[in-house]
Amino acid sequence: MAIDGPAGSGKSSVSKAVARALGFGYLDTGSAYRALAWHVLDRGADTADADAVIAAASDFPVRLGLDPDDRTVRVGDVDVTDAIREPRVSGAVSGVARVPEVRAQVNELFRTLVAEAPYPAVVVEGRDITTVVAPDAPVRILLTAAPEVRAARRAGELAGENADAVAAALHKRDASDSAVVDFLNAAEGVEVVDSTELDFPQTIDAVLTVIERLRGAHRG
Ligand SMILES: Nc1ncnc2c1ncn2[C@@H]1O[C@H](COP(=O)(O)OP(=O)(O)O)[C@@H](O)[C@H]1O
Ligand SMILES: Nc1ccn([C@@H]2O[C@H](COP(=O)(O)OP(=O)(O)O)[C@@H](O)[C@H]2O)c(=O)n1
Repeated sequence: MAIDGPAGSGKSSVSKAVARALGFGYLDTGSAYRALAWHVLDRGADTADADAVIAAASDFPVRLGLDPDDRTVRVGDVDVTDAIREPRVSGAVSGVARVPEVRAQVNELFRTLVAEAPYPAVVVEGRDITTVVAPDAPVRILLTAAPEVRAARRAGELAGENADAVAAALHKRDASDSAVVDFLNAAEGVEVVDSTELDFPQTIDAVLTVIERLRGAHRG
């Protein structure tokens, strides 16, 4: 199953809940981009420098699991689970995401993880899953919400951060990211779920309803 959408649309939380409900694996592709951004910064480099990003990616022992109840991300032996959500990483991550060699490398990792998954299916979420990573997935969903609603949700998570600054950073990141892949418009055959007017349980239900319908259609 493939789920894309802009920052704060609910991809992670909704995908995780859906994976739990169905007994599927869950892959947060953004965490790999975030971990690489963390790794570049940890080496004292700048993510705006594509050559430095490529050099860091060539020595990037990232470890990601598919268990929806365990979001641990490691680079080598370092647990970066919390560090990759910090504003300094969010502010740097678009730099790594715009390097084509990096995208090709992480996409290979994602396909391998899914192919070797000990689950009947995996809910994979990101920006280009419905279009590039898994365009043949039986279920493809674009999860959206109005920009101000997404910013408010993200600000709610980052307690202690200034809400206006969080909103500005989120919109800036969406603008950079959408120059690389289009996750604001649904590709042909991709179902849109707009959660602007839905609460969290309603959004999960809306996604489960789409999955039920498409899997039914798929089985014929
Ligand atoms: N429909 C919804 N209504 C209210 N809050 C939501 C909804 N969907 C997600 N959230 C909350 O919004 C925040 C951002 O969601 P998240 O899953 O991290 O988004 P994304 O992975 O797309 O950036 C989380 O705190 C999540 O619990
Ligand atoms: N499939 C993906 C997933 C994430 N990304 C990049 O990784 C960053 C972090 O993704 P994320 O899903 O953790 O971001 P949020 O939506 O959770 O804020 C994005 O801002 C993109 O730059 C990407 O380019 N392609």
